[in-house]
Amino acid sequence: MALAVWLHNGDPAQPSTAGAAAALRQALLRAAVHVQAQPQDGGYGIVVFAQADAALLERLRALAASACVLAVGCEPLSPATMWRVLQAGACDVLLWADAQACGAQVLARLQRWHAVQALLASPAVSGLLVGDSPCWRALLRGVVEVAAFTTSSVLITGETGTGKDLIAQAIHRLSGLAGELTVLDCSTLAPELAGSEFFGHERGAFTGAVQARDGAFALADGGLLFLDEVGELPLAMQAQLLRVIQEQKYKRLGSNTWQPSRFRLVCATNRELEAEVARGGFRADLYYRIAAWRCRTPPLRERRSDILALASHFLRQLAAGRDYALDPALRDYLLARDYPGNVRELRQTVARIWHRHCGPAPITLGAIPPDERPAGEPPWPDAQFMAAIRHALDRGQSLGRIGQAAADAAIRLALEQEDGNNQRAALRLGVTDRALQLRRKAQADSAKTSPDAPGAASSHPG
Ligand SMILES: Nc1ncnc2c1ncn2[C@@H]1O[C@H](COP(=O)(O)OP(=O)(O)OP(=O)(O)O)[C@@H](O)[C@H]1O
Repeated sequence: MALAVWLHNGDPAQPSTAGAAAALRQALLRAAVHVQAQPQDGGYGIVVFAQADAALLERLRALAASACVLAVGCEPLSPATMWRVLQAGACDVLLWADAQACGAQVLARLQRWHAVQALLASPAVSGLLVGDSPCWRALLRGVVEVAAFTTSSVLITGETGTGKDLIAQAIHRLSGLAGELTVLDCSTLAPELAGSEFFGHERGAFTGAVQARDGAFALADGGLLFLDEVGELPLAMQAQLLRVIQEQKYKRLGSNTWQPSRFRLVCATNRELEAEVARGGFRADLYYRIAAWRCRTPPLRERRSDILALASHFLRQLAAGRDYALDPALRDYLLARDYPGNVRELRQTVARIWHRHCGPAPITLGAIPPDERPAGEPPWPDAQFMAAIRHALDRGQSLGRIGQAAADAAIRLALEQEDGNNQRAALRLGVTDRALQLRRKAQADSAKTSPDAPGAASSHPG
């Protein structure tokens, strides 16, 4: 996969940006990077600029919604300006020094992003973790980068059923470790056996220790130790774990011999661990060791646009690889439903529907178990509406543009449904015939003067 990037001069009138953009273009071409004429969805962009004014920030926001953008400032930038550029969605911001140094920095970043992108598309990640919503993509990009390019410990926080366990598996796959993934669920450790679960024991170390046994530290040597529900770890055990992490060695219960163990540590919890630290329930020194890098798996309600892809993924798993279509009404049901148990609950919902379905035709609403069918009309605004608004906000759209686009869409749909009849469409929309005519004329005029204006493409011809 050849590396391609779009290069944009944000201040064409400024000689400094013109010079920097030209030098950067040369440096990229020398490194066999293809410089594109247009930004590509999911691609990379470089914006060279002198002034981070409102127009540039708006441009960055629009680009960053679908691409990784590197901002390169050609004049000295204040920290406040750098923050604004990052808040507008730039993945990184650099200061132009000279062509050679800056070219090398830009190239290094592009190569890293490209490598991360390739890993995201690899079966190790895409075959395991489904989702393309902006928040899920941002999470995965961070996970892949830290997993593949560092040996850092990782703390994964998030509600139940949001994929923490799967993220740990992905980190193991990407770490390049020869050793296994060893999982220990700290919420199921019986206090009297917890030491043995971690350290292992010698024969006769305690009553019932009829055989010597390896613990998690031995099993994880050379691999990855995943401590699930780490927030449940008793304080005494926390102190012992800290020591092993610091010294990279441990003793089996009943033994005097130190055993080395080198493992990568990944922990997960659905507790607010920082609050636990503040309240004294979790050791601060351990927290900082296990949380060298942190990430949060978003609840499904924050990534509703992934629901159908996840549902299809689970259906394919249940149907042993066969693809089954979902009837539109069933898709709407899945999109509008709440999932307090997050992706796990979606998976179970799909499984219950699948179990009731038979035959090759698309799966319909009738496959929903009777006790799960909603009573009465669903409330409005519903989750789908909220998801569309959230998506518009994520893309940096203002209240005015969102309202305008929603009104334009309602008019277009009402007209479509009433076969273009203005009077009937007006009745549906709760406005007068004349008001709708005026509105459509205003839409058509605005489309003529501004081809990029919101709704231009959607305005219905008179
Ligand atoms: N992005 C995803 N793609 C595919 N499957 C997913 C995804 N996220 C979660 N799942 C599925 O949802 C279920 C729950 O995921 P997982 O066990 O990783 O959640 P968790 O956050 O660790 O939950 P808990 O805190 O309860 O242990 C699993 O069946 C998992 O395969």
